[in-house]
Amino acid sequence: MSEGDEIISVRGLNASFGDRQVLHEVSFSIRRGEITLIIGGSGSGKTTVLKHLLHLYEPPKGTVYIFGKDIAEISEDEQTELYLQMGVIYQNGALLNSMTVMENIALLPQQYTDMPEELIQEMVLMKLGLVNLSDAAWLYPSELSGGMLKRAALARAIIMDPPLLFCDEPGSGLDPVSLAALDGLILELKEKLGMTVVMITHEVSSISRIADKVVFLHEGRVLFEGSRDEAMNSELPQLRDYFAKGHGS
Ligand SMILES: Nc1ncnc2c1ncn2[C@@H]1O[C@H](COP(=O)(O)OP(=O)(O)OP(=O)(O)O)[C@@H](O)[C@H]1O
Repeated sequence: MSEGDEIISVRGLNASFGDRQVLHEVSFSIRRGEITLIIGGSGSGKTTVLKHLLHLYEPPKGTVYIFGKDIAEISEDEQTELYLQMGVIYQNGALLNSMTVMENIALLPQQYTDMPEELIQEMVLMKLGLVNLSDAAWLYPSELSGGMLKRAALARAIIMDPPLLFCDEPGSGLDPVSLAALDGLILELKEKLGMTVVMITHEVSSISRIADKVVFLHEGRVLFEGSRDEAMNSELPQLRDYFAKGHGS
């Protein structure tokens, strides 16, 4: 693959909270059309890395390039444009309880576009079809199961057809069957829509199911970056230990 296929590049990223440095010279890259899983034990820095990719933090040192641009250097307009190209599912990214699933998912296009309401509704129904939730459009979040809520959150994240999807532990709290179904949907998004996916996960079972690439963080450092097979066959003691513990699989 050529360098042009690199959609995100993180170079020498440090991060601290107060006196405590939690990321140390983190570097890795994400290629277009691939599913990259960021794995690592609790507190290894996965969510902090994701927040830097979303430019929610300013790095004291290091650079995040997305679509070839340093995200710390882009204008406010470019930033808004970039946000519209990134779908995000947060770990506890629940839907708003006072709104139906349809209303929740319609929020983003209502806020950021001047599309007519009928078109937005059509878009929402299409996305709900994609995540097998067509019948849930007029239900309230409290009427959905855990797996359905995650799929609704996925539909909301992809409503604007973003080329890039970030997911922070989308499978947390799901039973193995619902987790496999969610992984299957994410794989479909890659295969049918060509989406690039960056996912933080604790689920070792997801690695064999969907990962093209794995980035392993340990105590704020990238100890491994490579393909799924390279990860599975790695002799790196910390990675073997991580797999042996089975983290949630
Ligand atoms: N807002 C914050 N203030 C202070 N320390 C923080 C903050 N956010 C994270 N940390 C610390 O930074 C380190 C990395 O946290 P982070 O949440 O990125 O890890 P993680 O790998 O995502 O963990 P988990 O899998 O448990 O979600 C941890 O030691 C955490 O305690």
